[in-house]
Amino acid sequence: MLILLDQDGVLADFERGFHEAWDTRMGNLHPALPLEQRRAFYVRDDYPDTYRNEVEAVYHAQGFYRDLPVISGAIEAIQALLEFGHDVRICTSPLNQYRFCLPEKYEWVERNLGPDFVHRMIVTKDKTVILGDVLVDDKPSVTGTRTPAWQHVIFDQPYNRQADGPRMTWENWNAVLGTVRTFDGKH
Ligand SMILES: O=c1ccn([C@@H]2O[C@H](COP(=O)(O)O)[C@@H](O)[C@H]2O)c(=O)[nH]1
Ligand SMILES: [Mg+2]
Repeated sequence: MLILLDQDGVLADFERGFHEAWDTRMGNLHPALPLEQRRAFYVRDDYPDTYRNEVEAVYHAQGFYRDLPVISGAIEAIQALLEFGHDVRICTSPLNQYRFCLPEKYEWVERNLGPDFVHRMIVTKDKTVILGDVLVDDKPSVTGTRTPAWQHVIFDQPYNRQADGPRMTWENWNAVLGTVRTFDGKH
């Protein structure tokens, strides 16, 4: 299968990175929301409007994307997927404020998956134009200008539990991806 893996919230732990950076900068005024209490995909929508600029300043900051921790089990699962013979690509959307986000997404992949994996990066604002059998993404609804070729498998996070459909973690990936149909109709 051609497997598209989203980066933030699937491979890179955006939530943990945000939580730690927020507590360092702003914790004395408004402690970071515990992960299990997050309900909106965008962090800013779970914080009071008065903190919008401060929320955005956290992930616009230099080093934020570069230093995100790895989501546990992701690297080992990618190695296993490659060994099974799957074509694995990272399919990620940069922020409009791309200055640090864009190069640091590449740095993150190089640092955590190795320089060869950089060739596997697809950076796009519209994932629906990208071909694949499956897109593993933590966003509850991935939309764009086309009807996507891929099946969306939701990577489980507290803020996407309202969404229907197959749901994956780095513990159950093997069973969940086994249910996905490929372009030619085979499993
Ligand atoms: O709360 C937030 C704020 C920003 N993002 C960013 O949105 C895109 C989504 O990228 P994917 O690779 O498709 O997950 C990315 O730049 C995030 O860093 C977010 O996910 N959550
Ligand atoms: Mg994501």
